[in-house]
Amino acid sequence: MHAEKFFEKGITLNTTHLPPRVRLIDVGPRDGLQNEKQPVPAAVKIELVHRLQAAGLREIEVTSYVSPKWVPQMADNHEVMAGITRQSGVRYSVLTPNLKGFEAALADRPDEIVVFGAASEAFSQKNINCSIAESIERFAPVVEAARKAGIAVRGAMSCTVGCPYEGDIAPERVGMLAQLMKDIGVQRVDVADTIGVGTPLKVQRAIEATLAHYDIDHISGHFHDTYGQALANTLAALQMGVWNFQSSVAGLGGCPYAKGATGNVATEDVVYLLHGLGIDTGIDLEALVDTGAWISAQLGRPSASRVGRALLAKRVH
Ligand SMILES: CC(C)(COP(=O)([O-])OP(=O)([O-])OC[C@H]1O[C@@H](n2cnc3c(N)ncnc32)[C@H](O)[C@@H]1OP(=O)([O-])[O-])[C@@H](O)C(=O)NCCC(=O)NCCSC(=O)C[C@@](C)(O)CC(=O)[O-]
Repeated sequence: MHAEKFFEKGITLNTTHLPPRVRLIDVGPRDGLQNEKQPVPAAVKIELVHRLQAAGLREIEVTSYVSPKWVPQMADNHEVMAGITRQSGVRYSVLTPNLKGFEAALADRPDEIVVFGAASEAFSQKNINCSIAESIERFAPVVEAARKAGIAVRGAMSCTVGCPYEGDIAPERVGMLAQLMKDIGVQRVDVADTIGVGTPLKVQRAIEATLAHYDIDHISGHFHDTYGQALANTLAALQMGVWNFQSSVAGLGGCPYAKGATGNVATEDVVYLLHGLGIDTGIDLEALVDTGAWISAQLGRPSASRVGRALLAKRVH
């Protein structure tokens, strides 16, 4: 059918709930680099944060306070946090799985801490070495201490559509986890497709289950791009009114406990999609593309961002 005919019939993109602006949390320095086999110097991580904030990112997930035996790449958490020149209006978040991690993080004054659970029992065991119920018991005092210290609390919910060990995850399990997070005082949650197997309807069902416990302003989408579905899933979430998303410059990343899963959706690709929809991000796409090219060069491989690669190629011609 000819394009005009679609419009005549009123068949257009459903823009009813599209938000006017979107806030992106770049998780590149943490999620992006945590799985990197080669050591990445703290100075590179610090410069990555500086470049991201200069490109207009207003939320950056910087590092995690986890066991260095489990995730050696994040062992330099103190050095990285201490090395950042903070810009006003930027929120710096860090992962803290337990009180030990929170106490270590406290000295570095993060704006937000992230407790991270899973909608899958098997993933919870592999990732944080405890059941879902035990994880909530560990998170509760962390959340309480953070809120007492005036630090915001986010909860990452892994495997909300699929798990590398259990397969499909029912939306009810996502709803149960969201309820547990809410009960202990977590202020906002991420609906994460950890292994990038989700498709738009599945992702919408996971978000819908979360909406029973959190309003739309307190839900973010976190989509890995293993099966190339992350942008479609982002659009599906936008159509529900979700306006907070996590992404990773140059599509960096992967979780050490989700073998074969690729990185997060590239921030450059999400920004291009959003700007194309007329949605404001406050991000300078060209500066972001430079940042993606820079970190990819540091890691010695091409950027996983298709928009990044396309815009760089265009500059050459
Ligand atoms: C959670 C733990 C710490 C539990 O680890 P554990 O072994 O169950 O804890 P434990 O209390 O029995 O302690 C064992 C050892 O770990 C130490 N320890 C204990 N806690 C800490 C801490 N906070 N910081 C530093 N060290 C710690 C503790 O001191 C002790 O040291 P040892 O006496 O053997 O020398 C461990 O399983 C761990 O570090 N796991 C790594 C989890 C991780 O970082 N995963 C990747 C991030 S999640 C993710 O990427 C998904 C997400 C968020 O992006 C969303 C998505 O896409 O799905």
